[in-house]
This record gives sequence, structure tokens and C-alpha cells, in this order.
Amino acid sequence: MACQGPMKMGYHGVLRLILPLVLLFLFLYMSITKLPGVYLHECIQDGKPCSQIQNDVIEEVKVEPSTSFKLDPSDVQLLEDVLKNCKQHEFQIGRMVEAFRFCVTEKKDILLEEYLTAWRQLIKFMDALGAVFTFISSEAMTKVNILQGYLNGEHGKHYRTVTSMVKYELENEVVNFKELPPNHVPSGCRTLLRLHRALKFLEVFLYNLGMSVGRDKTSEMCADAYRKTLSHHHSWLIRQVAEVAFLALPPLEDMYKVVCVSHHKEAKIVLLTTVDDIVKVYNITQEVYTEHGMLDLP
Ligand SMILES: CCCCCCCC/C=C\CCCCCCCC(=O)N[C@@H](COP(=O)(O)O)[C@H](O)/C=C/CCCCCCCCCCCCC
Repeated sequence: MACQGPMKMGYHGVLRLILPLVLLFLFLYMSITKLPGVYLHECIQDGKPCSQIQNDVIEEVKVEPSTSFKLDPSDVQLLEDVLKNCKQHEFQIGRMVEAFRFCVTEKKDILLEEYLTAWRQLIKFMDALGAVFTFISSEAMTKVNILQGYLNGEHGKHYRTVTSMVKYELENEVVNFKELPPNHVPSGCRTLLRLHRALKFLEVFLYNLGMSVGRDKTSEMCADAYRKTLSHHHSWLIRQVAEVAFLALPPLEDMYKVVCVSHHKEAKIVLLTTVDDIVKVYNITQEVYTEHGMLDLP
């Protein structure tokens, strides 16, 4: 994995020395602060481990021009080609875009199953970046598994959409507004809120990547997005670890390869279209959470 920065060799050395230590500290920290009984990558179903996670099975990638980010007709074709033909990687941006797009219903609600499908694609992307990002993807996967557990569980029908989940959990006093109860699987609302906050980070990061003229460092664009968004919800220690992990991000050209674009114009079209779809999902969720005063669930 390439490293960025004026002192290329220096960063390599520092990373090799510091990262294992930092990751060790983080895992220790997380194992102390996490709830007993809720382990990374464990699938939870109504409070019990479950063995089946539904895989995403979208075969066809259909892309339509988005409404607020305006594309020329030639750009629409380019976008479709990029998204359809990008199949050589585990991570397929087309599948992610499609899932984010499909999860918005006509009534402006969010389908949880599709939302989680999009997150699984993001997790594949982070996993492909190497061991440094495993702790981040594990954290995201834990949240996805908790929500998938609720979806697959006895009360799964109430978890079809964000609105129905919120309604069900509030009516049944599943959501705790004061503290995270010990020895208890976190509520769906609280868990989704963590992913929702991360989605804002993703939006700003992809925007930065899309608007880059090709000379900026991915680590700086990522750090900028993180500092503006997700970092506000993280402890000091997590923030330090995240900042170190950013240094291990591949350079822009390698990021372009992952999303199957070869130059800046293509990148801008693909990434800003993705941002457009993410914003729609984010805004709908934000509205539901604001309405119920749930933006600060502990
Ligand atoms: C061209 C395609 C680019 C795709 C880029 C993919 C970027 C991935 C998007 C989001 C990743 C963030 C997912 C992190 C989930 C965070 C959930 C969270 O905030 N959990 C914290 C709170 O949970 P509770 O304790 O309250 O249950 C938890 O404390 C944090 C744990 C560690 C997570 C550290 C996150 C650092 C974020 C930086 C992400 C950088 C990823 C860059 C990959 C390109």
C-alpha cells in the first residue's frame, strides 16, 4: 500500500512502528468499553447470536441520472459504463450507489435491508485497504450485524424501514435516551444513528475526492472530512487512531482504480453522483431522528 507525504520512507517506518501499537491500544480500549456479550462481527438476533446473514444479491446495475447533480447526456452514458463494467473488484461502487438509491421509498422512507447492503459494499472497500482499516470495518460490520439481527428477528417486520423501526422501538421503549444499558443489545435506533453519522463523513469524503483536481492527498481529504463530521462523536483516543489510519490511505490514482475511473472527469461524475444519492438517504434519516429528538442517543 502506498503512502503519501513528503517523507515517504519516513512515514513507512513510522507507520510500521506505531500502527501495531495503536491498533493494540484501540482493541484493548474497545474491548473494555464495548458491551459485554456484543462482539465484533457477531450477528445478533433478538439478543442472541444468529447464524445467517442475508447476502446482497443485486445482479443488474441500473443507473439513472440523479436529480440534483446535473449530468450531460454523454456523462450519463459514461457513468453507466463505469458502474456496469466495474466488476473486477470485490467492492463495486455501482452496487453501493444502487443500494443507496433503492433504499429510498416513494414515501421518502429508508428501506433498512438496502441500506445495509450499501454498507456491506463500503465494508468490502475498507477491507480491501488492508489491515490498518480492519478495526474500522469491524466496527461498521458490528453495527450492520446488529441491525440485520433485528431485521431477521421475531419483530423483523417492524424493522423494514427507518420510520417503522423508530415507531416500533419508541412504542415498546426499546430506545434508551439516558444511557446505554449494560448487558443489552443496543437498540436499532441507536445503532443506525452510528452508521448515519458515518454516512455524513462518507458524503464529505467522497465530495472532497470528487472535487479534487488530482493533486490533493487522500489522507488530507479524508482527515478533513473526518474532522468536519464524525470526529465530533468520537473519543480522543479514537480520533488519534483514525488520524494515524488516514496516513495509510492509498494515493488518489489508486482510489480512482478502485472506483474504476481513470481520470479526474470520470471520478467527478461517479463520486458526485454517489454523493447525491447519499445526501438523499442522509437527509431523510436526519429528519426522522430530529423529529423524535434522537440525534444524541447514548
Ligand atoms: C471511493 C470509495 C470510497 C469509499 C470510502 C469508504 C469510507 C468508509 C465510510 C465510512 C467508514 C466509517 C465507518 C465507521 C463506523 C463508525 C461507527 C462509530 O462511530 N462507532 C463509534 C461509536 O460507537 P459506540 O461505541 O457508540 O457503539 C466507535 O466508538 C468507533 C469505533 C472506531 C471507528 C473509527 C472510525 C474512524 C472513521 C474514519 C473512517 C475512515 C475510513 C477511510 C476509508 C477510506
